[in-house]
Amino acid sequence: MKAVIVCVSVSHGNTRRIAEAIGEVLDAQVVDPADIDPADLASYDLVGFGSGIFTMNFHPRLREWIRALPPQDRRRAFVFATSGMVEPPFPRYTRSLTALLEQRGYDVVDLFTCRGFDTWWPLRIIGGLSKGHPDTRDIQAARSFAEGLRARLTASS
Ligand SMILES: Cc1cc2nc3c(=O)[nH]c(=O)nc-3n(C[C@H](O)[C@H](O)[C@H](O)COP(=O)(O)O)c2cc1C
Repeated sequence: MKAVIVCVSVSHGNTRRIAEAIGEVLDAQVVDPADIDPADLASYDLVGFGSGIFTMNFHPRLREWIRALPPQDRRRAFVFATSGMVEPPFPRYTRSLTALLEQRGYDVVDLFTCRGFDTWWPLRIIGGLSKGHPDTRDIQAARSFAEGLRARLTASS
């Protein structure tokens, strides 16, 4: 299974650390959208899309890049994110990215989220939120997520 991970990680590199952990298990390269030709995605069986969460949504650069992707025919994808707070049950920001990917013809097979150190300006006053995240448990959870994903997709292909 050939996989690639597209990741925008601008704040503290939190999401990049998660992407690298998943990438290690899936044997997938982690790339910024600026560093991959969208046409190349057609050569992968699985594509991961992730970023930090900014004002309750994925990074605008990732969303804009996805909006401009060439339409796919049910190419398998997964979504991942880090955020200062645990994702609220409603509205779920992962749902909005999933919907966007589905519009581009992707079949989103799984999601991974965890906390990431957050220094959005009001939180700086108190030293930030979710300090130390992603921590070793988050990294291990990301690895387990990737192992599960790999096992399921290998069994179904
Ligand atoms: C301007 C700004 C807005 C943010 N908005 C949210 C938010 O709405 N919800 C949340 O849980 N975290 C929010 N965060 C925290 C980031 O999602 C968190 O730090 C994330 O791990 C950053 O990922 P990165 O280091 O890969 O860019 C915000 C951070 C910044 C700087």
